[in-house]
Parts: sequence; C-alpha cells; structure tokens
Amino acid sequence: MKDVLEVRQVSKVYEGQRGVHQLDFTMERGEIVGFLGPNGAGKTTTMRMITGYLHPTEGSVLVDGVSVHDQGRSVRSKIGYLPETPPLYPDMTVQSYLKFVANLRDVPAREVKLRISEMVSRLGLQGREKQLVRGLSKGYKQRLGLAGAIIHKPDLLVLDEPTSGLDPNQIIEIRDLIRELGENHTVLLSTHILPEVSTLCNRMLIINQGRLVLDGSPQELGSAVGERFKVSLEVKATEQQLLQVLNPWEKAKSEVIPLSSTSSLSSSSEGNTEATASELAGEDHTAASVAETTGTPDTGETASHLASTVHVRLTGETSEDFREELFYLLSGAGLPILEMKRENLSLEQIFLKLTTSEPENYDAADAQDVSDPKVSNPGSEEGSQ
Ligand SMILES: Nc1ncnc2c1ncn2[C@@H]1O[C@H](COP(=O)(O)OP(=O)(O)OP(=O)(O)O)[C@@H](O)[C@H]1O
Repeated sequence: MKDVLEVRQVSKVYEGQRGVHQLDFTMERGEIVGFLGPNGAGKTTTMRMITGYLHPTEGSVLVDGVSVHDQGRSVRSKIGYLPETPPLYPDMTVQSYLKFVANLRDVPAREVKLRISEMVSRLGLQGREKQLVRGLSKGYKQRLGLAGAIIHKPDLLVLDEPTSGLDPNQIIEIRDLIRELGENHTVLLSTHILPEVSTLCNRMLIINQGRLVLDGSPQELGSAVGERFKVSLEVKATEQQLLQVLNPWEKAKSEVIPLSSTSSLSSSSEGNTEATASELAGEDHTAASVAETTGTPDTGETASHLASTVHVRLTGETSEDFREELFYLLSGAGLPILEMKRENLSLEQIFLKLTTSEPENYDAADAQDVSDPKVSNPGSEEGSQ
C-alpha cells in the first residue's frame, strides 16, 4: 500500500537549539497513529513541519508522494491540521467560519454549502450555526476546529493534543469523533494522555529529546523495551505438585510467592487471618508456611503436602504470551488454576522507561535506529542519545 505520509530524515534546529533530529517514519492509508512524548520532545515541531507551517533544517516530508515544501499549496489541500489552539475567529459565526475555511482550502464554490451542512451534522454542531465563536464552550470550539480541519476532505489529518483542556465528557465526545474520522482519514494524533493512545491508535510513535525512541503497536510495547511475559497464579495444588509440573517447562521460570507478598490470600479465608497475624509478629513466610496456613486440617503429614493453594509467579523467556499453554499444562496435570493475573509493565511505566534519559550530546554520527523491534535501546547509552 502506498504511504500517505513519508517523513524522511527530518531535523529542525532553532537558532542553534535542537527541535527534532533525523526523524524517519511513514504512515499508511487508514492508520491512526499516536504521537507521544514529554514536554518539549518535539511533537509540535514535527507536526508543523508535516503540515507545511515550518521548514525542516534537513530532510523532507512527502504527502501522497508530493513534497510538502516544494509544492506547498497543492499538497496542503491533502492535509487537515488541528493545532493545539485552533485559530478560530471569535467574531465569526460557526457558519461564516466554516465558509471562510472552505474558501481558504479551495473547496469548489458550488460545494461549499453542502460541505458546511455535512460538517455541522458530522461534528454535532446543529443549532449552533448562527452562534458566535466567542460564545462556544471549549468542547464546541474543538468540534469547530475539527470541522475546519476536515472540510476540504484531506487524506491526512494531523491533530495536536485535540483533547487538552477538555472536561471528561468532552474528552469522550472528541475521542469518539476522532475514532469516526479515522474510518475515512489517516490520522496522526499527538497527546499526553496514554490511555487515549491505547483506545484510539493502532500504532504509536514515541519521541524523546527530538528523537524517535519507539515505533510500534501498543501490543508490541512490552517487547520493544525487552520485557518478558509475566503472570502470577493461584493454583489448587501443593507446592511440590505444582513445581513438579512447572520446573521442567521451558517456556517460563517459576518462583513461589510467599504469603506475605500476596494480596488475595491474605484477605479471604480464616487460615489467612492467622497468617496475617503471624505476619504482623514478624515471622518469615516461605512457600511452606503458605501451605501450612491455607491447607487442609493437620493429619500428621508435612505441611507442604497439605497445602490447598500455592501462589507462583512465572516469567517467560520472551515477551510471548504463554497463558493458554500454561492453562492446558496445568489442567492436563489436574491442577486447577484459581486465579491468573498478568504482571507486565503498564503503558505509563513503558513510556517512562523510554523517555527518562540523561540529556545527550547531539552530533551527526549518532543517528537513531528504530528498526525492528522498533526501539532504540531505551535506557542504554546508545538508546538515550
Ligand atoms: N520557535 C522556537 N524557537 C526556539 N526553540 C523552539 C521553538 N519552538 C520549539 N522550540 C524548542 O524545540 C523543542 C521541541 O519543542 P516542541 O514544542 O516541538 O515540543 P512538544 O513535544 O510539542 O512539547 P509540548 O508537549 O510541551 O507541547 C523544545 O526544546 C522547544 O523549546
């Protein structure tokens, strides 16, 4: 499929100060891509270069194969841009603003009326056509900004923090609109709100200190930072029975979790109350003591053989999801899983891992490498450059 957007080795230097450095990525038709980064990372700079409002110091931006900077006006008709603060004129009405933008964007005169009514109904602006822009709430101003950004039916839609400053209801409404717009447009969306990316985007780009540090789907994030797949389990078995099955299993390493580190065990049954009490007394809780405190009545056998439930944490060799295989392994051995929980890093933790790095020296030799898995060694010296 032909790329709608090609950002080729783009750098921007502001009077000796770095804006962005050798960014290189493409977007295919129909993608909704989240563009994330801490304050000052270079998101707005990048978006302004993509939309033709700023010239790169180096590199080029192509939309539908045409250079944004060589063919300014013709290529801008293919782009819709919603800056963080949409340039709305407070003394215009909703309708006159849309007419103004339609003319500016070269919408054919005979189509303007129809496009305005399409935008009004699509963006939920019905009944507000004659209202002055200054009287609109922030959420409705954002809707109007979006209407202005798509009135000329652009191929590529660039949205700079479209939900910033909105209340929770407005955020939900604008997200729904963006999701809908994504059905007909290719969308690049910058945001500070991480859950927004997981709900709206099928791919994300993370930028830090002017460089791309990750390019991948939200699902690929874990493997991008070299994370292994992890789960914690509560299994109806003795520790010995469980480890007999898990130890030879090559997919993951298992570690029994002492009772003092488990939450569900320490909050439910009577046995757990005892355990918590002894815990308060500062006793050490090994897996054997878990067995003791949660086990069946004492019949004289060793405590670990009596346990009714055991908690274990399993860490995979890779980031590959092994839950299904694990389920069949334990059920095949007649050991019921009572609880299984993923223990992987949250999006926020991964973001922090990728964007918390020391300031670096910039020189031409330290070009980024975001080849598969699409990350430039976060945390390592090379990656943080
Ligand atoms: N006009 C300018 N002149 C000089 N430096 C600038 C200019 N615009 C941006 N910068 C610098 O370029 C870097 C990237 O800024 P940019 O606004 O693109 O970041 P951002 O990721 O959009 O940040 P935020 O999330 O805070 O909006 C920052 O160090 C910023 O100070």
